[in-house]
Amino acid sequence: MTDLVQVERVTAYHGTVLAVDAVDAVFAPGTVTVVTGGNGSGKSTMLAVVAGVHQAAAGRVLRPAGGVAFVRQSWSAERPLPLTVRSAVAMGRWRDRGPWARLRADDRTLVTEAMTQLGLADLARRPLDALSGGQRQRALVAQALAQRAPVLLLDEPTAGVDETARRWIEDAMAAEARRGVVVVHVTHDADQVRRADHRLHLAAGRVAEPLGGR
Ligand SMILES: Nc1ncnc2c1ncn2[C@@H]1O[C@H](COP(=O)(O)OP(=O)(O)OP(=O)(O)O)[C@@H](O)[C@H]1O
Repeated sequence: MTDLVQVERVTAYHGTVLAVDAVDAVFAPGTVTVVTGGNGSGKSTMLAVVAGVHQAAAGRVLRPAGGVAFVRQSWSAERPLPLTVRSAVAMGRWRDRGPWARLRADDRTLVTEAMTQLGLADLARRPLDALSGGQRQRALVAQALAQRAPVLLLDEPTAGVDETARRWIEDAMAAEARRGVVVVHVTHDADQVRRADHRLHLAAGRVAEPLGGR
């Protein structure tokens, strides 16, 4: 069994549109990798394939045992979600416990820790609908952290969020990597690209050198 995420010659389509074209990549535990590239270059699709929610047409992805936590591109704030922050974060425990199961004391500890890591402890009882976009995004990241998966994938987790949310989310990703998690996130943020341990740049679905070099 591997503790790496290994992406081997992965090709993926949306209908007839080739989105990811024979991509090879390795993501190691304890590191942060940023995925960069222009609009439509295949970043989201590649991440979805690694997460296991989009089927590759060819190639394969090897993942560590224990699952993948995946934060998708943020959902529309208009969709009502009648959940408190705490119950949303607690959904991160469902894979291990099953939906609606009563959480055990150790699950509740993980939920509290994940909220604290994103600075949400004081907002635990707030409905998600009553939060700012940045606070909601922090709750989604906390939900992923509560899963305690060995792999954390995030699709533009700080796009469009305020400075405070960006800091909390960046700190949480760095802390997860220090715990030995494989962290991969899509970003257009130059500072995040600079600080990352590894960079994977895509152009037209293929691994490429970024324009202007590294
Ligand atoms: N649901 C879909 N149906 C059809 N084509 C799609 C769909 N989603 C993505 N595509 C196409 O697949 C290709 C890769 O898209 P993808 O969203 O993975 O790129 P991206 O790099 O994440 O882009 P962005 O930075 O805009 O989010 C693009 O050509 C896009 O138009």
